[in-house]
Amino acid sequence: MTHRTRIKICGLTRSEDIAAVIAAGADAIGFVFYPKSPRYVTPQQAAQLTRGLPPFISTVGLFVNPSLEDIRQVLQQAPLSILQFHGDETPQSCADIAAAVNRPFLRAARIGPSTTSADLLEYELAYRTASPLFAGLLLDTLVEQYGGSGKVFDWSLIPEELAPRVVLSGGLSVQNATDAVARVRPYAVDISSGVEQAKGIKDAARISAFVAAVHAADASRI
Ligand SMILES: O=C(O)c1ccccc1NCC(=O)[C@H](O)[C@H](O)COP(=O)(O)O
Repeated sequence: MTHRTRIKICGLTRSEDIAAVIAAGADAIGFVFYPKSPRYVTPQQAAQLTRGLPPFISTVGLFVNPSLEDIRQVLQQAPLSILQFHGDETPQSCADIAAAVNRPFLRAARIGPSTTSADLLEYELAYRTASPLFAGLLLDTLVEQYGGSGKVFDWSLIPEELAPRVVLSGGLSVQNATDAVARVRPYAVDISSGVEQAKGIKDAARISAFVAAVHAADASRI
């Protein structure tokens, strides 16, 4: 049986884009709760955007160094299924927040020029050990400012044993999706700027082409 690579589209701000994500057959939608981001949505907007979602679509809330109170405020209004920590959160702070709100969490590992494969294994172990709610690493490219950067990192750094449980992100696009899935074989992929017309404004045709490219890579996998 072939593996079905799960697909998350991040940085959604408009209901028509969410409709396009669902129509294309992606699995998860991401909301950015980082006020400095051009893709920021308020808890009220997220509540509106998640109303009437079909079952089995995961809703991921992306945070950068949040307090527990920040997360509680969002969860009071928007039904997030998973948290994504994208800042400098320690294993203990992720574990404490996730336990307090009883949600699984993804931890972004931001990969820069000096990151090694051993660093990634160590990083994953630290978060996995800290919490039973740790759901996996989301591998992203380190850039100076936080944000969907559209930049790719060196995929050969991903340890083989980690690949089947990571979410691969950072500079994915319609053009490189098939190659990324074929080479890395991740659990899931995550994209933001590669399916955008402008920051926070998605493009339905690119979303659909990206999902098709990932599914095509799955179908040709032996
Ligand atoms: O999207 C943002 O504005 C953002 C702000 C703060 C931290 C992270 C942010 N985005 C991360 C993502 O959207 C994705 O998880 C990932 O980096 C993919 O981005 P891209 O390279 O644009 O596909």
